[in-house]
Amino acid sequence: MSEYRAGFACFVGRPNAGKSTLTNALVGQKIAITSNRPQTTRHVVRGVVHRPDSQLVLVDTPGLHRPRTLLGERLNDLVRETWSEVDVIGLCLPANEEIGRGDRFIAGEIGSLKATVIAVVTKIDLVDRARLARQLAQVGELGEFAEIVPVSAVSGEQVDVLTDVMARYLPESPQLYPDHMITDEPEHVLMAEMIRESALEGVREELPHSIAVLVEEVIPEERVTKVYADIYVERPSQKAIVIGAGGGRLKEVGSRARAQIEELLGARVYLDLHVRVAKDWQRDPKQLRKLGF
Ligand SMILES: Nc1nc2c(ncn2[C@@H]2O[C@H](COP(=O)(O)OP(=O)(O)OP(=O)(O)O)[C@@H](O)[C@H]2O)c(=O)[nH]1
Repeated sequence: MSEYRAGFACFVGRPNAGKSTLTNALVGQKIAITSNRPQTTRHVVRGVVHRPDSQLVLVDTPGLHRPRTLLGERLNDLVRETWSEVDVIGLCLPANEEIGRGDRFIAGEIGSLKATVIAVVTKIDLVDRARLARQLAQVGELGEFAEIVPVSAVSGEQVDVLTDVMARYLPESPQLYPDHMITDEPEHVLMAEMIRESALEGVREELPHSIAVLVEEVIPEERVTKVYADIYVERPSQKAIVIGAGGGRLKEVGSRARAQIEELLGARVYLDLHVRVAKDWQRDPKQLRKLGF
C-alpha cells in the first residue's frame, strides 16, 4: 500500500501564464482571483486538493517582476519566501507563447531551491498538436525538470494528471488540513479581492495598480451580513473615476462584488463601500501595512 503524502506546492511563471486559473481548476472551486491582466494576484491564497492518498496544498503567488515601487519589492519578497517553503513548484509556461527571457529568469531562480520543479505547459487548448510538440521540446531545453506536464485549465484536459504528478513528489506526511477545508485565507481578504476586481473592471487602463481595498468590518446579523469596506485610490481624480457620474459606477461595482461575496459567504449581504484617497499609498510603508502588504 502506498504511503499517505501531503505537502505544499505553488505555481510560478510570468504574469498571465495561467497560474491562478490552474490553481482554481485543481481545487475545483473559485478561490484565487483571475483576470486577463497581469499582476492581479496579490495575496497568497491557499487551496487544498484532497485525494484518498494525498493532500496537495496550493499556494498562489503573484508573478515575480521588476520592482518599481515599495509594493513591488514587497511582492517579490513574498514570492521568494513562498518558493522556499514549498515541496513542489509548477513552472507555468503558456503553450501559445514563445519561451522568453522572463521564463528563463524564473527557471534559473527556482533551479537552486530544494523543491521539485515540474514544468507545466498551460493553455494547451489554444494550440494544435504540432505546436504543442514543438513547445514541449523547447521546454525540455529550458532546464532540468522532474516532469513536463501539458494541461488546460479551461478545458480541464490533464488537470487530474497534473494533480497526480504533483502529489507523487510530496513528502510522506500525515494529513495537514481537515477533510472539508478548501482555503484558509481569511474571508475578509477574499472579499477585499472581490471588491478590488470589481472596482478595476473597465478602468484598468486608467488605474492599473492604484486601487487597494480594506474590509473594515463584517457584522453577521440574522437576515443579512453587513460588510463595510474602503476602496483606496491615490488621487482625487481616481476617486472620481471609481465613483462615476452621480455615483453610478460605484453602485455597479458594489452590486457585482456583493453577488460574489454572497456566494462566498452563502448569506445575503449588505455591502457598504467608501472611496478614500490615500496619497501615494504604494510608496508609504505605513499605508502598505494597513492595507495588508
Ligand atoms: N484558453 C485558455 N486560457 C487560459 C487558460 N488558463 C488561463 N487562461 C487565461 O489566461 C489569462 C491569465 O490567467 P491567470 O490565471 O490570471 O494568470 P496568472 O498567471 O495567475 O496571472 P498573474 O496573476 O498576472 O500572475 C486569463 O485570461 C485566463 O482566462 C487555459 O488553460 N486556456
